[in-house]
Amino acid sequence: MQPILEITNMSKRFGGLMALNDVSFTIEPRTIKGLIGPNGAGKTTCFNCITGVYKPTSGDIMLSSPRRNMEAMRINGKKPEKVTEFGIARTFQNIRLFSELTVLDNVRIGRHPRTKSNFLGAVLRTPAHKREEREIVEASMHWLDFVGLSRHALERAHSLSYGDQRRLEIARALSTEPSLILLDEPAAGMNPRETAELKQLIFSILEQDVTVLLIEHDMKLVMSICSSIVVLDHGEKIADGPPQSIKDDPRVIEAYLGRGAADA
Ligand SMILES: Nc1ncnc2c1ncn2[C@@H]1O[C@H](COP(=O)(O)OP(=O)(O)OP(=O)(O)O)[C@@H](O)[C@H]1O
Repeated sequence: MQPILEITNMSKRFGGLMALNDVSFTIEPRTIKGLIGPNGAGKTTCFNCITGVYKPTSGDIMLSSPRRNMEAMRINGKKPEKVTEFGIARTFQNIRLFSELTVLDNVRIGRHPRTKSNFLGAVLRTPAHKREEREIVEASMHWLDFVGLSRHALERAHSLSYGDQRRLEIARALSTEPSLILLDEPAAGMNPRETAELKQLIFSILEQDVTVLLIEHDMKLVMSICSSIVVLDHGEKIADGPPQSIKDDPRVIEAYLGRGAADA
């Protein structure tokens, strides 16, 4: 099967530091791929290169979006807005919400890349603009409902619990209608109940035909939901494969998991 994302020999240098060094991996459509490794391994840099925040120093990132009949297109070096338009969305390690805005408005903002009406339409409040506004609210409510937050739609984002703020970030990312969503430590700071709910939510994202790339330190979660996991250490890929082979891989145990991991 053609991968939805293919990263080939990607490197990212910051001055004298190789944050990513010749990293290659693929993500199969409609799967959950894990991206793990110790602190500073290059995971977030990898997300930043995929989403256009950073331009890789070398290498290629090819996206085969179902929206474009799986025709492969090179996305390295494209602006983040373009990458969103092409169908990649993300959440952040540190929650990035407009805390004073309502929960609904936080998602409405996320829909922006999918809107068509222009500034003039907004000023003149044309019928087309009003119709689009209505559609944006409906779609935003749909995604809030999807993550279980519709009853909080009119509350301010900062009033949500930590776990709910993370779900709101996911709703906002989904509202851009991605084919691939990148989740950066979604379980960080969550209690076991919230993590169990998150797991169900990630499975329901998959059911929407959205492929998932997941950075996560909660190994129980990663090992139980990913079909394949890529492991980075000091910017280099040290393993890539199904959870069991990752658990048993001596390099991964040495660099990251520790000796107790094989029994986890
Ligand atoms: N903008 C930057 N300028 C300079 N160095 C950077 C920059 N961004 C990341 N780095 C460095 O690149 C390396 C990889 O960082 P990165 O944040 O990608 O790691 P990570 O695997 O996501 O770690 P963590 O699990 O702690 O989030 C680190 O040494 C980091 O200090």
